Amino acid sequence: MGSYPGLGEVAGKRVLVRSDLNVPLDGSTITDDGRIRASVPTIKALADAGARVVVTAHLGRPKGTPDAAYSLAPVAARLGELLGAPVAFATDTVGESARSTVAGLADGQVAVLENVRFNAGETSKDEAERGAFADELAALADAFVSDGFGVVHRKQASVYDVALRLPHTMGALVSAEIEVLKRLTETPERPYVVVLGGSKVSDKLGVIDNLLGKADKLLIGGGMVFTFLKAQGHEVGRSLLEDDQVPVCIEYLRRAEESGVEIVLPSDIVVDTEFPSGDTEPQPIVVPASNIPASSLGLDIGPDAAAAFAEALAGARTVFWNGPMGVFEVPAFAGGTRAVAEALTKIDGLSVVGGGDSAAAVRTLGFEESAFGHISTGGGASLEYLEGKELPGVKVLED
Ligand SMILES: Nc1ncnc2c1ncn2[C@@H]1O[C@H](COP(=O)(O)OP(=O)(O)O)[C@@H](O)[C@H]1O
Ligand SMILES: O=C(OP(=O)(O)O)[C@H](O)COP(=O)(O)O
Repeated sequence: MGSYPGLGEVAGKRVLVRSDLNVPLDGSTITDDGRIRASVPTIKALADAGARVVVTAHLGRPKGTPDAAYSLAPVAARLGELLGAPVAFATDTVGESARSTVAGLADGQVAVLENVRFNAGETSKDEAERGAFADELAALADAFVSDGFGVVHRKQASVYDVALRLPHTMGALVSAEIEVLKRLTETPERPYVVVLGGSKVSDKLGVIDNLLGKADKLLIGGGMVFTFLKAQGHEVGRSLLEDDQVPVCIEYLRRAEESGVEIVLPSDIVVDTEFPSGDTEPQPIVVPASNIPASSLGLDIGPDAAAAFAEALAGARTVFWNGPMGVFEVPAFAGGTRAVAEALTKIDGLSVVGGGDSAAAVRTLGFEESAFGHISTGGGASLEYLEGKELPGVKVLED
């Protein structure tokens, strides 16, 4: 017999755990298992308490229908290795395989359901469609533990709606993440510098609105850069660009100047004529940010920019960083990300790295996790928390 905080007795009960197992893959090889490792303590605590643990999670952004490239099968296998116990895998999320897999669990055993985003109901904006899918998920369990910090900003069936249908509690990972992020919102020591990059540009541009009132400096790298460069009147070739966000960036630049917040944009960019695919050797060229050739795309901040970012970070007492500075997965475009990571390791104060790829980047580039104050499993979720936004997946647990 055993209990889990917030749920009471769980022995013999089926407990659905929403984890964030969205890890980077190269084919079916997991290139960084940080998010799986971060999910283990909650899953293990439940299994040790005798629960029949049913893990639900997403991988990537499939389009609401099964897609073998986004199968969680390799992730389930890795979870089994980390737990040191077999993990059953259901080849669907709420269908026959899921039902029989869950029915076959003994007390203390763990199953992983196939990618929850193979079901259109998971991410639907239609409450009824999402609710109908959440009903099916909830039918697989007696209780729910929300432990996927990286998705608590998503109002999705397995994050939000399922909590309305089952006795629920917050998992250890979500609690721990919020504890650290609280320190950044309550009394950040100054100077407070935020570094933004990555490729989820439209998701994350909105965060800047709020950060302009909170941070002292904002360093912009990664795919974010090009919408800002365009806002400054520069051409960006074939780089990642959110054309409709250009007016928003113009407004951010104006407000930053008005309020004395420094927005630091890269002065140079590493470009290539093709997005790296593995088929051809990269041909990186450094160009001024104001002179990106029409045929090229920007894939990293340049060496001058990397040095300027490191200088802007020196002396900061609080730093939050989300989003790689470039396509760090390819060594030719990893220089900017490496320079920012290096600068963070020298911070005398609190440094937080947030986001699946950002966390993977610091580890795959060989940095020790202990060199950073905190490595968060959620990028978008951390940013929305820092913005002061209500996180649907947290709010629903409190109501
Ligand atoms: N200039 C760029 N153009 C295209 N993709 C980029 C660029 N810079 C970084 N990226 C990509 O951004 C991805 C990570 O973005 P994102 O998911 O927003 O970060 P996180 O997971 O840390 O929140 C990486 O796969 C990286 O290759
Ligand atoms: O990778 C994630 O977020 P992150 O890139 O903001 O860290 C989470 O797994 C959420 O994925 P989503 O942004 O496709 O909802």
